[in-house]
Amino acid sequence: MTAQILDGKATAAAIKSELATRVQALRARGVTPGLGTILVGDDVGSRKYVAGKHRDCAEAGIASLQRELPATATQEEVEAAVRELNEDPACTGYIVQLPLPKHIDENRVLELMDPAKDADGLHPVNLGRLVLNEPAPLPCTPNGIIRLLRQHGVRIAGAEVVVVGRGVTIGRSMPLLLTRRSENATVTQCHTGTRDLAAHLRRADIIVAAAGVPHLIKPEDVKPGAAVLDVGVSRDEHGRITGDVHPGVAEVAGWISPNPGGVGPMTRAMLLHNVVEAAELAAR
Ligand SMILES: Nc1nc2c(c(=O)[nH]1)N[C@@H](CN(C=O)c1ccc(C(=O)N[C@@H](CCC(=O)O)C(=O)O)cc1)CN2
Repeated sequence: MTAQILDGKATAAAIKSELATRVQALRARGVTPGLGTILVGDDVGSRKYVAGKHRDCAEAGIASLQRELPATATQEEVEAAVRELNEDPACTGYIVQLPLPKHIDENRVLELMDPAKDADGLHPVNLGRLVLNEPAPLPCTPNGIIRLLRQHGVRIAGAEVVVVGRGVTIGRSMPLLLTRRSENATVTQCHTGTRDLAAHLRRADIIVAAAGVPHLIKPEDVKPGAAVLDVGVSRDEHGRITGDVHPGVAEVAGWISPNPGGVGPMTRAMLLHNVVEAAELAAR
């Protein structure tokens, strides 16, 4: 079997073009959505992702507000940047690029954000709303994964899904989205402390691999025909990406997301989606 490709680039392009039309409508009413980003330090990947987010904004007609701080920035300086974007009316939504340098208390920074401007859906109030099934901006990568699966006709309802990872941007919230009544999946959350990961993987109809461990998901551990989403990003000394999924999995799986070109572009498209929705809500 050679897996069908879950094409994140094409799916994201279609979503972005639809969002650009909604931005035009907002601008015609005198409302310009503006995405703010706070980037602390000089991680090559983070810098690339933030640049990509602003490229998307320019294409869609969304204004950009970029705040950059050095890796040596103090907790107070990062918090001051958050307060500034909370107050700035030109900023309708913003993100703090993660991870932050180790000496910064990430949770304190996220908690300080105005939940109404949280374009990532990572503020505790918005994560709480997700738990309570109330309207909230959804975390971008998990939401992008669901859109990608739907677009390619992968059945989610009734599926056994294994999520590998427990980080704040994906692992924690992915099961919350998948177990909503609208998705109706059954989810097992695994992580680097799981005793027999292979046993869980072999039962899965859908695998979301977000552990950040190169080639963790091996062909022999994947059920034939399963959908496999590779969210892992490990970089070699040339900055090239190695995902969590072994290339041999493509011979066993029914669907596979390329990496790059799969989940990453969907993360960016869902961020724009959150920015546009927040601006539409504020303009009501
Ligand atoms: N505040 C946040 N921080 C982080 C998030 C997030 O959702 N919010 N997720 C990841 C990084 N991320 C978004 O910020 C992200 C990752 C990957 C891509 C992407 O388009 N990747 C390309 C490849 C780019 C490359 O060559 O490096 C692809 O997959 O095709 C966009 C955004 C952690 N931090």
